[in-house]
Amino acid sequence: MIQASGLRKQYGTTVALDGVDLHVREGEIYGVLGQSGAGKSTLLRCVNLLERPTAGTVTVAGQDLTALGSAELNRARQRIGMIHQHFALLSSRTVAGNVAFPLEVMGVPKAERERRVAELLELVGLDGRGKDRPHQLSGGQKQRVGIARALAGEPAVLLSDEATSALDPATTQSILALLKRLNAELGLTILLITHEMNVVKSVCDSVAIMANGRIEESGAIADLIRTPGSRLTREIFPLPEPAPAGSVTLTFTGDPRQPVVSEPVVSEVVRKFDVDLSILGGSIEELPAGPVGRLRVTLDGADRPAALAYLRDSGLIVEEAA
Ligand SMILES: Nc1ncnc2c1ncn2[C@@H]1O[C@H](COP(=O)(O)OP(=O)(O)OP(=O)(O)O)[C@@H](O)[C@H]1O
Repeated sequence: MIQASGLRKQYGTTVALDGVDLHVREGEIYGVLGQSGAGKSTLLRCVNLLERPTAGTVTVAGQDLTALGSAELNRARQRIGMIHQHFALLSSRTVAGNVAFPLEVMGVPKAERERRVAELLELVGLDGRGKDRPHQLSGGQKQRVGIARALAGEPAVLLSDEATSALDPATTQSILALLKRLNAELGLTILLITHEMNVVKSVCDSVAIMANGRIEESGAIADLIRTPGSRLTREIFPLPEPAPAGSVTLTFTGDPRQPVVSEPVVSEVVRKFDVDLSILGGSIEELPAGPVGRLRVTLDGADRPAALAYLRDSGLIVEEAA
């Protein structure tokens, strides 16, 4: 649905994007995670061509945006919704007036506009709040207005620029739940940028980790978790690095061959083999892909090689520290 190839953006001598390739599939929620200055906002602004990349191409819904003239680009942008960290609402307009704004720009007749606005407000849980002014709303409600406005043009794609960064944790979760519902019910493809791993863990199907204008790692979260040594796994399950010599780090992947994290594979290995097992640390997370866990242990005894082979055969990722 979104394909960016070889994106480069330079501001004077600052290279904000240094050869970025991004592939967002239709119907997925894709997170771009990175610290301040990594280039996330620049990437998002290049995807809808609010910024023109210095080099590279951007295709959205099969249309090469980098090849379009300004009138065609404006039309194409109507199919790309965007929500912002600080909501970007017009304080002089009511809630309904904010949501109606893009419809007015598109020339939608008044009666049709009013019907659409009512539908959109209901969709985001703001039924009956149309006459309020933005200052009468909480941060979460303001973001709901932002989402309703972004959906007015029936976009194929929603871009989210740190949409939950200004919200408290409970409100963040309610907005993320709304985005997840819109993704499921409308088949909306969502590209979101964030500096919060929590956002990625809660809603994303795929992720790109960005640093210094480059993507360091990207892919479906379920696949990255199954990739030994992946940065995502290390960041979701922080354990002291480097791992102590002789220790073993086990990743429970949520693989269908190894259906639940709580399978008694660890107690089995102690029962079946002549080994002593001590737990050094670990945690379990409930991700959209299923429950995933990481456990660091020491495993000593005559049957250690056989026990490690058994754990591998059980579908766990087994990493031995030298
Ligand atoms: N309009 C601009 N003019 C000059 N430099 C810019 C401009 N926009 C971004 N940059 C620079 O490009 C780099 C990437 O910035 P960008 O805002 O994309 O990062 P970010 O990951 O979104 O960070 P943040 O979360 O703090 O916004 C930074 O070094 C920044 O100073």
